[in-house]
Amino acid sequence: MSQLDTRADPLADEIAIELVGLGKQYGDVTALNDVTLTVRRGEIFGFLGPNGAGKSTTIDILLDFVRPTGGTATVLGYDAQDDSLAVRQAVGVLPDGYHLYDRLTARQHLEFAIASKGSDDDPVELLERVGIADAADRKAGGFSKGMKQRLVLAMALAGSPELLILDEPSTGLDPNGAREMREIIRAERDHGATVFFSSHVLEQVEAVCDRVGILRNGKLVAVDTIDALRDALGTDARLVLTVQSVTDDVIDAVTALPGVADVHADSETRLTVTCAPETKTAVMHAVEVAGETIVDFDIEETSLEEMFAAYTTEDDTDTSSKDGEAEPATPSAGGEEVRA
Ligand SMILES: Nc1ncnc2c1ncn2[C@@H]1O[C@H](COP(=O)(O)OP(=O)(O)OP(=O)(O)O)[C@@H](O)[C@H]1O
Repeated sequence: MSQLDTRADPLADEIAIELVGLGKQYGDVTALNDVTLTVRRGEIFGFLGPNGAGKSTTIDILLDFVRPTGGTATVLGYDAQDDSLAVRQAVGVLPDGYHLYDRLTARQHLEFAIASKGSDDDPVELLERVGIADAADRKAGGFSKGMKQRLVLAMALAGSPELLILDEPSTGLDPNGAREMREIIRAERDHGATVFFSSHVLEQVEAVCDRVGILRNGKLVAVDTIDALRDALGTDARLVLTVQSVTDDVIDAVTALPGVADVHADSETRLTVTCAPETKTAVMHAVEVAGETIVDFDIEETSLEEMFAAYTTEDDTDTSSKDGEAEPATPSAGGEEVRA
């Protein structure tokens, strides 16, 4: 830390974003309710939640566009309210409702963004990173929605920010654009940046995020990897096995295993087993011990949609905060739910 460094937190080099007991009331509307969350440096963190859950409000507080009514938000070690200028200097932002100047070219937008970050980036190199270098000298007014989105992302990358905050970055992008967005996000993380982004596009989140936080009615209801959240739901997986021959011995051996809910012989060579996710390996082992060779297998997990619904629509009675810490609770779905 330099002498001018106003960061108070000694863990500022490890933590990118820290929310402690964050709350926001709009009159009678509780937009955020006692949210406690830590995003580590170097991770890609997905912020999920249905409409009105509080995602934009959180991002607006991080950037000091909105003041919280409770708790604190720290960004790269800076208090989001007291040190908002330092935060904006260090962070690259793709906001929800961005504004571009129709009469300015992409290059001019980049020159402005680069100057405001005090950096010496090459505008065209940044436009290349988002795939619109060909349009460097075209006016933004004529851009498609996807091109505008890429231009704003290029502006967010100016000055190689330590943290990228992206509000719904896939909006307006076609499937190719969404894939390129994922590649850009990964590349920025590989260069050492932390990426915090909100999204409704669950596939996008699963494909790219190290961890996710799920908001529901202003409360943080789960924080973990997608795999861990899915496993924690405890919903059965379906294991489809192709073997040389489905014998009675195989069916009996698999049926006898704890955690197996159903065994069905689809044909002489195909067996479908419905079982707890952690039982899959035991099923395959039992088939082999019963003398069969597994030729092929396929696992059908809980879909992302099912998982999202389980975390965002279930009974809300057991999520009240006792101490403001994000600590494991026991959701009815069985996940690593946090009281926030
Ligand atoms: N300026 C405001 N005045 C009053 N209520 C507001 C204001 N901004 C947000 N809210 C309310 O706060 C809650 C959270 O809104 P927020 O925009 O943060 O949700 P979100 O998760 O970003 O939703 P979406 O996915 O639809 O963008 C909602 O109930 C919303 O109506």
